[in-house]
Amino acid sequence: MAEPDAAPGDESAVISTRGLTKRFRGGQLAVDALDLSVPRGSVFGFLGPNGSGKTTTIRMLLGLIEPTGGSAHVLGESMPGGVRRVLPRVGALIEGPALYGFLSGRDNLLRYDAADPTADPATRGARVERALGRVGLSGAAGKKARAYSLGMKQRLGLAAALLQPRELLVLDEPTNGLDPQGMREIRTLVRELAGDGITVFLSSHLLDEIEQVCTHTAVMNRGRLVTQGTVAEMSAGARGKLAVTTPDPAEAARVLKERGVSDLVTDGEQLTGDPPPGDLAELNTALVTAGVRVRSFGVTRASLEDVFVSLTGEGFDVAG
Ligand SMILES: Nc1ncnc2c1ncn2[C@@H]1O[C@H](COP(=O)(O)OP(=O)(O)OP(=O)(O)O)[C@@H](O)[C@H]1O
Repeated sequence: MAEPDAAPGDESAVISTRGLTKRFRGGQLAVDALDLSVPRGSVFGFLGPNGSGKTTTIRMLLGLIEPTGGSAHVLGESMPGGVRRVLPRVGALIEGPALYGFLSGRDNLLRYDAADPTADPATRGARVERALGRVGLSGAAGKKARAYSLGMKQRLGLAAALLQPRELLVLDEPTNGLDPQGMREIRTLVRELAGDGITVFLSSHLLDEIEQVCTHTAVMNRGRLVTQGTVAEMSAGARGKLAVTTPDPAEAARVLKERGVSDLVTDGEQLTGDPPPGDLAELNTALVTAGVRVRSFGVTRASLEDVFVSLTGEGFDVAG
């Protein structure tokens, strides 16, 4: 298999956690015994509805808050103990970049670079130009940051995270608040960075985002891990929706219900539902035998949403 893979505890894991837990003062259990394994070279989508514990996990991984239980390793170092050694190897973008609006994009990066005691001032200009080029902002580098679109601001934040060579990028909801064009730009950039060999760990509450850019995913719900693995395996493991097109939808619905198709929805000539276990050819035969004229009959590929719903019995409520 060409996809990178790592079992829990595997040394090829860039991030690995065991029983990682955070209970906030006041009793809120935000992250509950999380076992996570992020393979080197993956684009790892940390997926979950709002409030499911993603940001809290990321803050623990970066050593910003202490876990109340379990352990976390990032790039082979225990966190938060190894934070000083780990953070220089990690680029992070959490809750939008802190930018000076009155400075140009370039000057913002020069400031970031100057704040890094390990950055050689003699090569600062070259580093900043390279980072601007990497995120496609060379042309707009002289504009004041306050004139940037949200997508450009996010790209500038990424450029700041990429001033130094990084092994791991941690992005918390990198497309939050962006318009579709801005989202596309960030997704393309993430793919390019992964193509350069950087492991990318990104959180999102958007199922289709994970499906579009990630090789691997872990799905969270109410602080707990629901499932993790490659996106391809996960979609293959769940059964998709049955979709039938017919000019006889009422009769078709009756037959399909009788044969165990659940959650049936009729929309004009299109019926969709959850197929029962067993051979779908039998269903098709039953329709035809009942005189239903079938224009198309098939099973759509399962989405991560189907996986989530089948594992939790809950809808994927993005409003949380
Ligand atoms: N400092 C805190 N004190 C108490 N509870 C908190 C704190 N931070 C987060 N929580 C709670 O922990 C739970 C998980 O929050 P978290 O921000 O990690 O979720 P999330 O998946 O990142 O969601 P979102 O996408 O909305 O940020 C939520 O119920 C939240 O209210």
